[in-house]
Amino acid sequence: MLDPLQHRPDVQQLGVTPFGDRLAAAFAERGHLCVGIDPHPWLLEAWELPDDARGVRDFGLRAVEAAAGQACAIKPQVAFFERHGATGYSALEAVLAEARDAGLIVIADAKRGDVGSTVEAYGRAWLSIGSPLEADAMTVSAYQGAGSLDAVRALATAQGKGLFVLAATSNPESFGLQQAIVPGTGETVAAAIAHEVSGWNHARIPGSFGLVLGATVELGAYGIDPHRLAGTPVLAPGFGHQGARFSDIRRLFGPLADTALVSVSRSVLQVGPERLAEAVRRHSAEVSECLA
Ligand SMILES: O=C(O)c1cc(=O)[nH]c(=O)n1[C@@H]1O[C@H](COP(=O)(O)O)[C@@H](O)[C@H]1O
Repeated sequence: MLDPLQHRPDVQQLGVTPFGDRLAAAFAERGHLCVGIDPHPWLLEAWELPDDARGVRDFGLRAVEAAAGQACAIKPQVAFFERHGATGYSALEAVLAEARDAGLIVIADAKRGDVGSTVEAYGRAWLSIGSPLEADAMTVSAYQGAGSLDAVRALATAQGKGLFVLAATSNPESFGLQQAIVPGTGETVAAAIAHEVSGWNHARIPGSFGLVLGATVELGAYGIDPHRLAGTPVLAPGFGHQGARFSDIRRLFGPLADTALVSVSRSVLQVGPERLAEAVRRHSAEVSECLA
C-alpha cells in the first residue's frame, strides 16, 4: 500500500517528537491513569457549578488542576462542551490549553469518522500544532473503513500527534456489531481494526496509533490476542462507573497493560472538586500497584 505521508506534500514534516515517545515518557513519569473530563449536568450540580459554558470551563480547569503532575493524561469528552455551542467550544479551548501547559497528555474524545478528506479536516482541527483545539491525540472511528483514516494518520504523524481508533468498545450494545466476522478474513470487526491499526506503528513501542479497548469486555470474545498487539497504545475506558476494576487490568490486557491508559471519568469526578486531587492521587497509585 502507498504510504500516505510520501504522497502528501501539503503535510509537512515538522521534526516533532512522535506521540508514542511522549506517551512513553508520561507513563514513566506519572503512571497510567487518564482522568476523563465529562461534565454531566448532575456532576455540575454536585460541584455547585451552573450548567452553562462557564460551568463546564470551571469544571474542566479544576479537573486539570487536580490531574496535573499526578495523572498521565486527561480526556475531555467534547460532547459535554459542544452542548453549549460556541461558548462551550471556547471553554474547551481554555481547558485544552491549560492541560497542555500543565504537561498532561491531552486526548480529545471526539470520536470522529467520515470519508477520508473529511476526517482529515477533523484532524486539522484537533491535531494541528497551533490549532485553537490542539490536543495530543483524538479518538476516531474506522466504521467507514480503516483506509478512511489514512490522511488523518499522515497528518498526525507529521504533527507528532496520536489517534485512538475504536475497536472493542465498552458499551454492551456494540458487542454484536464488533464481534461480527469480516467476510473473507475470518476475523471479527474489532480484531481486523486492531491488527490494522497496530501495523501502522511499524513495531515502534509504543507507537502513536492506539486502540480503544473497553475494560468491560473480554478480548478473547473478539478473537483479539493481546500478545499480537503488544506495544500498541490502548485507551481503556470502563473502569469505575461501568464496572471494571483496576485489579483486573493485567488479566484483561496482558502485555498490552504496559501501554494502556486506564481511563476513569464519573467514578473519580463524583468526589467533588475539593477532594478530587486526593482521589486522583489515590487512583493513580492504585493503577501503578496493579501494573507493578
Ligand atoms: O473513547 C472513549 O473514551 C470511550 C470508549 C468506550 O468504549 N467507552 C467509553 O465509555 N468511552 C468514553 O469514556 C468515558 C467513560 O466515562 P465513565 O464511565 O464515567 O468512566 C466517556 O467519556 C465515554 O464517552
